[in-house]
Amino acid sequence: MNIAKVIVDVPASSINQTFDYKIPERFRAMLLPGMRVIVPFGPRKIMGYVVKRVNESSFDKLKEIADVLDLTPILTPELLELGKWLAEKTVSLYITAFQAMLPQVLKANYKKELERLSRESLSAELEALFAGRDFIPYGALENSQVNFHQVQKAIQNGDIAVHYLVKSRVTKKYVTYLKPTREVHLLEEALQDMSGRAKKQQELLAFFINQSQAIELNSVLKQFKTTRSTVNALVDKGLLATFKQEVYRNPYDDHTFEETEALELTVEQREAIEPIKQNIKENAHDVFLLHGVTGSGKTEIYLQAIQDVIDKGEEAIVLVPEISLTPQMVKRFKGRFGSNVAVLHSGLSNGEKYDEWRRVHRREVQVVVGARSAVFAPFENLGIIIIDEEHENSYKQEDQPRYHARDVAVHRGAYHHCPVILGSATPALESYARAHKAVYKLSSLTRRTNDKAMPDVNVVDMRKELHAGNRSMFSRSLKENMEKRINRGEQVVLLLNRRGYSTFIMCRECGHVRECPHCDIALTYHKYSNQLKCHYCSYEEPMPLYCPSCNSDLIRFFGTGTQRIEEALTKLIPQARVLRMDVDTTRRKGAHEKLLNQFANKKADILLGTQMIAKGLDFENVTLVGVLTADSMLNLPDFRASEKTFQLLTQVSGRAGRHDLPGEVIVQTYTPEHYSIELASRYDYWQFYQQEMQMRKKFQYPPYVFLALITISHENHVKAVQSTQQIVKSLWKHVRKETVILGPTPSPIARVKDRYRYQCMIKYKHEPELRTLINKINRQFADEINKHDLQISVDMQPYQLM
Ligand SMILES: Nc1ncnc2c1ncn2[C@@H]1O[C@H](COP(=O)(O)OP(=O)(O)OP(=O)(O)O)[C@@H](O)[C@H]1O
Ligand SMILES: [Zn+2]
Ligand SMILES: [Zn+2]
Repeated sequence: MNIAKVIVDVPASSINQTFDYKIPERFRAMLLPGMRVIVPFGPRKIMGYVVKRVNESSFDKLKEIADVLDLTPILTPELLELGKWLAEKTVSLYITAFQAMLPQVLKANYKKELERLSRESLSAELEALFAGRDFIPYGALENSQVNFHQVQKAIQNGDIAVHYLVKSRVTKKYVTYLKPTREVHLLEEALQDMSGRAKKQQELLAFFINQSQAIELNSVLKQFKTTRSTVNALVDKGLLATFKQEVYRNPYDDHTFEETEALELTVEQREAIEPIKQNIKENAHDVFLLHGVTGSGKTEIYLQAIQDVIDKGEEAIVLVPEISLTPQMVKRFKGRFGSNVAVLHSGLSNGEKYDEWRRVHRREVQVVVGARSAVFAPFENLGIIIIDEEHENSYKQEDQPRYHARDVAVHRGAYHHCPVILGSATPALESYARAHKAVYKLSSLTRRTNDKAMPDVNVVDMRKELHAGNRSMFSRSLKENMEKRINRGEQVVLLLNRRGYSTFIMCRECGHVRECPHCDIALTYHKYSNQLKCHYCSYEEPMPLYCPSCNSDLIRFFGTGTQRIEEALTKLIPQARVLRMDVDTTRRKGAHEKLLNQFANKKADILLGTQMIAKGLDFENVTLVGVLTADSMLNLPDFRASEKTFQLLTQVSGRAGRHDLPGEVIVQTYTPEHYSIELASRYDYWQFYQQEMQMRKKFQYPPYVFLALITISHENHVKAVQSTQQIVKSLWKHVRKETVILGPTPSPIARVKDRYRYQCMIKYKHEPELRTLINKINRQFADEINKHDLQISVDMQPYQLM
């Protein structure tokens, strides 16, 4: 077994296979599948993952593994299999699938450098570049005046060489400790011998005479108000020693979590949890859809099911949407399970994420709570996987590998013979349809645990407001209601239902809209910097004073961003204290939490925000929720627009009146008759489900069919169209009669970063060979992709259609 099969870190479809390497003597005893290695590949060295050890290879001259980066495998045998499955299922590369399962810092870091080999003098430019050094970073060359031809020649002559270095980015955090190194009587002797002037040294030494344990250096320095030089003096005398010890970065260090205990379950909760407990007891795998209205106690069910799993000595994964990974949410799990919980989400630094991941890897915790990628937590005895708010789009990764966490969870649940729970007040249509067909087991929670009624929803027709002469974005009833609540000392949540958070610029004279020069999308206006920005490529320009098209000075911003609403709001109700929460105000680490704390401490009357305020918040003083434009999502070119609107309205309504004070919801819309608005206002999920299913059937969308979206992009417009046409043609040749292929059509955003984008959509019921076919097409275009920068991206079961 002295040959390793390795998946190498080269993201190209022509290299999407294992390569054989000889295992040198020194690694033979320790090398296991799932470890990272460094291997020679062409002229350089790169990282790779060992997936298997074998005896024989069909190639003779094998190269040797150069180094091994891990002492224990970082991918378990299950995850190695899962990665393979994931890559095939999503039509991605094996290497990208593996990397998606691991924390960022375990990916390799590549560096290029130049080495001077010859002692003889080089050209003047090269001498200046090396400036007496033997090694210089490659970047120095790129930033210099030296031309590459000269460098090439020097390389050919053997005067200099280029090296490719692989570095593991892993950074462990170490803390320095201080401890005595002599027996007490020797320390005492030394103390007596010390000169009277070394006051601080004496104090320190006296301290360690009384206590022989190691102490963190920083705390010693603080306690004795002294500096490192005092310590060094004692270290030099051989009395004390310093040493380093690895510590975990704990992002929740400064939080204390109040301990909670299991609550007595309501009748509904008991009925819902029973079959789950049964599953856990019997090591059985079912997928449960827990459909419960907001505030019905789904989380308590998760907690009690997890307790069973812990008692059995097994492990639990809980996925929550990134946005609701608030301290409020973390508290519920840490409160119940204490330090037995690791938390993984994108708000952590890379180092923190790595440390939390290692606590899982080393089995130091049994529970992980995290966003999408936590579904890959390297547990080996999984007892349950829970996905809260399972309808959330953020569970779909919009990047290679384009996987849905729900699919991964179900796959892992089957492997581990354990239950998977999907919880939501508004399940995804796909999930509910599966429950309806008894593929999933349905449990319903129809009432809030405190039996509080769901808040009344009043739909306001904004067209009537306009007719009555009210041109503002606040209806009269919303304004009056806000004032009433604020005067009573209650709080208001205002939702701006919009994807973008800023505004676009339009000339009132000629209608010119300022667009990004590299993308077919309007630039958005950022007030604080007075800049126009592109959300797709980060292009930026200053806000023009005159219209670039007609020179008029009537160029203004349009649309209703949160910033503008905030301004209008402060004019409308001057006494109101407004907190704005959007991408802009929450960018900085911890900002999200700070804003929520301010609101919880009643430092503001109104919390105004985008989608991110709709989820999971629970403030007892909130009695009014206002939705400014309920229909703004309905016009997007997305077959899920109605579903998303229904989900959002239901979620945000659930924020009001969760405690003693009764709540109310005001929904402003221009299309009050739309079924998703009307049915959300009555909390009628079942009606909505039926009606929406009819639409999906009529227009042939999921869950009636599967979708695959292929997007082709190139800098040359004609090339993009032609390639798409070719792809569509070869697809037609091989798919079944019932399968539909739409396209080529320009993507809804037809140009991004100067690349033209075309797409085709495949709608199919049964196409077992589709993935193979797409892979074949990919290979046919390999040359165009490698040499002519054609990009083909495949999204199986897309959620983002733009
Ligand atoms: N059996 C119970 N007895 C008393 N209180 C309960 C019980 N179960 C849950 N609760 C409380 O009811 C409130 C709502 O429960 P929880 O947050 O779990 O609901 P949820 O369905 O997860 O809500 P949402 O979907 O809005 O997040 C919480 O304050 C919780 O502590
Ligand atoms: Zn752009
Ligand atoms: Zn103009």
